[in-house]
Amino acid sequence: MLTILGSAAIAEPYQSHKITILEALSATGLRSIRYAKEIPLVKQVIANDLLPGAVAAIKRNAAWNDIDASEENISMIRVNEGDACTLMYSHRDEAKRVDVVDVDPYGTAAPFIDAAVQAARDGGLICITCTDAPVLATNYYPEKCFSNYGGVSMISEYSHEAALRILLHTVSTSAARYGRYIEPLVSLSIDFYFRIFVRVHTAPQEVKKAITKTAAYYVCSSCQAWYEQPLGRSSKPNVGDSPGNYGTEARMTGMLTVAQEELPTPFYFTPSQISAFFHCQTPSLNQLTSALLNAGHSVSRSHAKAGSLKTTASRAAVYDIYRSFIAKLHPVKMDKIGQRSPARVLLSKAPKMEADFTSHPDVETVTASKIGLVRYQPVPPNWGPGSRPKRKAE
Ligand SMILES: C[S@@+](CC[C@H](N)C(=O)[O-])C[C@H]1O[C@@H](n2cnc3c(N)ncnc32)[C@H](O)[C@@H]1O
Repeated sequence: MLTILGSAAIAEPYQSHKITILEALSATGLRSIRYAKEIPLVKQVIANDLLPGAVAAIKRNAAWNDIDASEENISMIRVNEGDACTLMYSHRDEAKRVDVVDVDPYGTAAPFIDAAVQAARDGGLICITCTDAPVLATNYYPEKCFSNYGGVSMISEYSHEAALRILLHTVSTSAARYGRYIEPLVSLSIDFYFRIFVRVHTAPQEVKKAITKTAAYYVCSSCQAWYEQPLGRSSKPNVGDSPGNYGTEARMTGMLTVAQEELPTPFYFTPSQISAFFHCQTPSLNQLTSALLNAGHSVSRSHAKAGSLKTTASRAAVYDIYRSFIAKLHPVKMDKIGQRSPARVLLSKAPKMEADFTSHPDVETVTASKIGLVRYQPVPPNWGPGSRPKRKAE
């Protein structure tokens, strides 16, 4: 699936010349073989692994697929046995840089990012996978997250989007050290892992803007509202430019379509989760989307969570819509609510603006987005270190 995604992302800017792809951690060579077979513009794939057994497997698999693979330079797949960083650093001279660098390790990609951002040519593509979701998308390992990525994650309904932003921040700061900046193309949260596709450019002037794309977020641990503190003059987090059943075409199409339509504004919300928190009825997706659109805000889906919405409206404005919804359509008697109930907190303020729930003409575009094609493997609610199965007593 990701090979095809990679080919889609790289094909367009490389019309004029044939490309070299460096897969730094190849294992069996499966992906390198697919790159070689499925992308017509490929001149050479460099397939590397640390383990002699993996290198032997790459050669065997290439032979089974009728692809010429050897340590020689002239082969379609050049096999290399060695450390991924050593190989990538050997390609950092401008003349030796490659068009695409693919980094797909076990767990975190952090140790490979510095080498990867230097091995790609100007305008080249870097594809990075991280499978350490408990570090990137929860607050169970803040010290690990900080040392690997220079940021600390959070527990929130939108933590998977936050994880993508933290990973992009890491790549951006690594590239900046070498006068390079990144252009995020597609950033995906899929099942238990994250996969980003960024183009890297050399332009020290642009590097100065990196700070304006970075912000710290403070998240309310109960209602999930967030407060943004930009580090630079303005904050434009840059994840969504384009940001079940494993490997099906339908899932891939659905996920990419939703990611492409996604608003770049940070963080999604899930209507049912807000209702659960405030113990109130959930407005239908149409009602909520219409109310947001009628108030002049933009709305999209998020690929990172089924049933979620992204909007340019503030969280406070979303709560106002809930207040209006309760007042207009689902009145709740205050005397029936306990003094300390979250619903009372919500209803203690009058909405600043009356929401208009009449169906907006654009509502279909948002709600009928290709989300139906996306098959999610939802993360269990109690997911995390505490949820690991307990060992049976001897
Ligand atoms: C997750 S697998 C790669 C899967 C592969 N990209 C694919 O799509 O099938 C990670 C591989 O990285 C290799 N590896 C681990 N550390 C490495 C290093 N420092 N340099 C090169 N390869 C390494 C392991 O031997 C393993 O085969």
